[in-house]
Amino acid sequence: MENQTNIHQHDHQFSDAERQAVYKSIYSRRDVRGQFKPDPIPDEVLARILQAAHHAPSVGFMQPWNFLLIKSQQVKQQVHDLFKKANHEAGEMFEQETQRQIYSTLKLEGILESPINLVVTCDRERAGPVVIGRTHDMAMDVYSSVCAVQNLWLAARAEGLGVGWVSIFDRLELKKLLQLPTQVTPVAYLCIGYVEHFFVEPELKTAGWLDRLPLQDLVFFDQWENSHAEHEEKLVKYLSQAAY
Ligand SMILES: Cc1cc2c(cc1C)N(C[C@H](O)[C@H](O)[C@H](O)COP(=O)(O)O)c1[nH]c(=O)[nH]c(=O)c1N2
Repeated sequence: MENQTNIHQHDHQFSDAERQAVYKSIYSRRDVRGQFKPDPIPDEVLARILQAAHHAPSVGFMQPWNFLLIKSQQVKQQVHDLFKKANHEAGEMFEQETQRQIYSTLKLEGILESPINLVVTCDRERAGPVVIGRTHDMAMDVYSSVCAVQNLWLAARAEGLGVGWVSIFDRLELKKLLQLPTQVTPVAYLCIGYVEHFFVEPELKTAGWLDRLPLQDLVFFDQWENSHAEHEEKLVKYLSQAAY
């Protein structure tokens, strides 16, 4: 009996308020590129969101992540230079003139304004060559680091901190700048800080780039593109309702 109380969670059920809080964090989380305030992030708050990241699921419990904190304005400036170069290249890649025009107006990073930049990495060799669950798909370790990013992002939202993911870099140049070893992949470059406000909608939606897709079009039953399974009408109806 003593043992059982130690291995089982006591609070199996969330209260209504706790459940609401989880969904609030999910639905109000935003990718933040601007509106960062320079206010420092207290160490205990930073530690809490890093703990949240570290408690993410990982393939074979591999925990392939590291968290590289960047506060040096000099390093941020060098990273920003890499972004500028890649962003210029990116702008040329869109075929339509209207897309290129919109792209040039988008702010896609807050590297210099946010007090903390954080690189979440994946050490592809953390647990040796054979990892439970990664035996047949080597990408699973990278997915695990992405889970850590999402945990951190949601925890940060609950702390009132904005997070913006920047991926417009030449990966090898970023690795070289940050002196990452060969087996370590940069998974996410995150800009973190307190913000003036959070937007209600994704900025790319507001800018007219893309809309949120209807969830009911994305859910299939038993086989690809089968959207109309028998007896699933009720679920499909719920899927088409607004989330919040
Ligand atoms: C893997 C990955 C990579 C990037 C992003 C996200 C993810 C998951 N996003 C943020 C992205 O644009 C944003 O999540 C969507 O537009 C939806 O908006 P919300 O996150 O809901 O606000 C992002 N945003 C940005 O301004 N510059 C970037 O380079 C990237 N890169």
